[in-house]
Amino acid sequence: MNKTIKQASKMVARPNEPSKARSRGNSPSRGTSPARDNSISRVNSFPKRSPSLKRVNSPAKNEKTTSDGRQRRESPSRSRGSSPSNRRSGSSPVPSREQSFSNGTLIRRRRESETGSIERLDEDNNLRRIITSYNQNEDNINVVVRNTIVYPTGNIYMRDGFFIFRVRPLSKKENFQSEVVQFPGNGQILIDAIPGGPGGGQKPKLFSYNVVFEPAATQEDVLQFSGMKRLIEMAVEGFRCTCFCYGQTGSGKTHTLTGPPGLFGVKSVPYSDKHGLIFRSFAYLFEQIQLQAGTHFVLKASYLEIYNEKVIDLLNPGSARKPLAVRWSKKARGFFVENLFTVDCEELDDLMAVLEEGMRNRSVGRHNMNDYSSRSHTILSVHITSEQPAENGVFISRTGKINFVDLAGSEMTKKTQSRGKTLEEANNINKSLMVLGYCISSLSDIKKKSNHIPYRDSKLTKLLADSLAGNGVTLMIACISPAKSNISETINTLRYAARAKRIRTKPVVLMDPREALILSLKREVGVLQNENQHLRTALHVYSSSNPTSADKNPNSILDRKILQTPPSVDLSQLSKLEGHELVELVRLYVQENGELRKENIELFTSRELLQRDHELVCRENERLLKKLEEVNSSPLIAARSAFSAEALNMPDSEPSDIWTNPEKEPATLENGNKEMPDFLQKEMDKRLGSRESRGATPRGRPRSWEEKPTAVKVLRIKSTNSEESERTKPEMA
Ligand SMILES: Nc1ncnc2c1ncn2[C@@H]1O[C@H](COP(=O)(O)OP(=O)(O)OP(=O)(O)O)[C@@H](O)[C@H]1O
Repeated sequence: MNKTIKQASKMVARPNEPSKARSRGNSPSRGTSPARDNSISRVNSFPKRSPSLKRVNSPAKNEKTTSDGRQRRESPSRSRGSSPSNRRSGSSPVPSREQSFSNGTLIRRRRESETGSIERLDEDNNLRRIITSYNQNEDNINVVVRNTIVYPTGNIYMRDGFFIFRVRPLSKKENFQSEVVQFPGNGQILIDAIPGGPGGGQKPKLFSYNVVFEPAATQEDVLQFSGMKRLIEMAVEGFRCTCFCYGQTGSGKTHTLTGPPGLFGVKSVPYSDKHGLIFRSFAYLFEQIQLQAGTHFVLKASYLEIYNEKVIDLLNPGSARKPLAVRWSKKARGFFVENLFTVDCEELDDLMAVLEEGMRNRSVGRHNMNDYSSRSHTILSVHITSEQPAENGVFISRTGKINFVDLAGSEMTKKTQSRGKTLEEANNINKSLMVLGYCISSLSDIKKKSNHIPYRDSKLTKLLADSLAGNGVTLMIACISPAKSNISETINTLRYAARAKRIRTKPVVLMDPREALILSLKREVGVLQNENQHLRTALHVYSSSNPTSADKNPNSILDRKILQTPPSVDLSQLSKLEGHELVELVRLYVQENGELRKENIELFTSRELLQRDHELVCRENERLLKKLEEVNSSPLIAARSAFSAEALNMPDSEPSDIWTNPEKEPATLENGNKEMPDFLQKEMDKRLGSRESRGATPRGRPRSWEEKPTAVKVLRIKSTNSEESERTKPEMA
């Protein structure tokens, strides 16, 4: 074992202790019916988050963390070994533009093809390439990050799919055979030409994928560079994620997901560097959860197998292994397994216990190609519910999910030499894989996509429907054998994956519709409360400037407002209210808000009209004062001469400044002045009267606060003085 691997194993070393989950009688619980096994109690409450997680991955000595936080292993030496495997991998120090292969095929290579590859020294100190990725110019090869586009709406669309290949080493049985799989680099796999045969043999075939794990890749490499870590992060964020392994029997699916046989036997191995992706993902999941200190998480896990088209609960199979029904949920718009146990997992060990329990109970058989062949498809699901505090004491709750699907391998029964029970199992496995193939090819064909997708034809496709084409994110790991004897199955797997690559999904974060509604209503209540508060303040400011008017008028706006105010509710208590109570509260606030707005508009209009009115009155006053001045001064003096003999048609009389009356001498007043003649007095009275009626009315201005707008006042002005109203007309318009 090389240095890096030893260090990696230390990184996540697990103390040799019995599983806490089982020793504490941890809680498998039934989804919809009472538990079958009475010895296992159900826990439905939200448990506290695990206070500590001891096993945290840290970079090993010869790992370097890149600027974006991801790790890349660096080989201690850049010198290349000369082992046959190295030559086969085509990892020459200076990448050539063209490369020649054993069969003479020339493959064009990009200049940057080596940038996405990772190499490491093997046990014999030879540098071996372990991973290549498609057209990667960066140091890391985390495909998920590269291949997803995040839109502002929060939806994530997969651009190129998310597919990786893992090629296992030749097994002991295959050691005598030659390898037919080559790695030109740049995320490519080349299948050698096979001469002979009736059709002229097999031509070389080149396939291109996101990431190719070569035989020297370790279990930890698969976690680090497959995009699995990103998938877990997305599950924590609330996406439904699935990782599934596909490939022929014996190609290394179970090895990739859980590890080699014997890890989960009667006596489980506490930690080994052979542990697979699930084990490592669980550790990473808890690491992620621990990073989000403010968020409350609840994890629940279930584990099932589909054996001969029957769904068996691997966490509580019972002695009879009674199958469970798969039903359609109208509410969730998806298939689910009725009465499946879900176990609350407070700690990492609880999740590990679920994995161990399921691995012990699953169906394993022996055939010619694999001594520990999975005879069923298994699905291990972890539901991640999170409650994240948001503003105003509101919580955002999300439910993400991660499925690990270990498909049983396709079998050529001639080669596996299956008989009896194993043959029946093989037929069922092949049948369900065929339906999966139909679904994948229908989904990948854009023209066919609108047509019927045969999900209902097998339990497997029913349960994977959402992962294949729904709102989830899927990582597909296609496992292949490099042996010449498996060439046709290998090509099938590669083609299968090429089809699946064309499927597009539209992942979305899932929120409980009720929660989503409550959250939006809570937000609305908050906004309305703020707005109402603001309006009330505005009204108060306005009304306080006219306290008397508001006091006097029982129907004043202020009074009406107070009568219709909805009950004030503490925002922190909102979460305790029922959905319909919240709806009612929002309705009251909306109603009050509407009224307040209306009243506010009325008040502003009224104020505006009052201001105009006031302006008119001022102008009128000014004008009248001016006129009064005129009347009091010059016009009366001028009138004296006007009332002279000439003016009064008395041609015989001398022009004089003395008041004269042809018939009657004007009476002398007490102060010595002469009395004004009657007709002059009338004229004076007339003029003074019109002045009074125009502006100096003792009635004063009506209070606009108590009255309706100035339209009325304009009319009043018009009716009292038509001459003036003519002048004010344009202003009122
Ligand atoms: N990458 C690998 N490195 C070392 N050994 C491997 C690798 N992949 C698979 N193996 C070994 O090959 C054998 C078959 O692998 P495994 O059981 O995982 O295949 P499978 O695809 O799950 O088969 P089946 O479909 O029959 O269950 C096992 O002994 C396993 O340990």
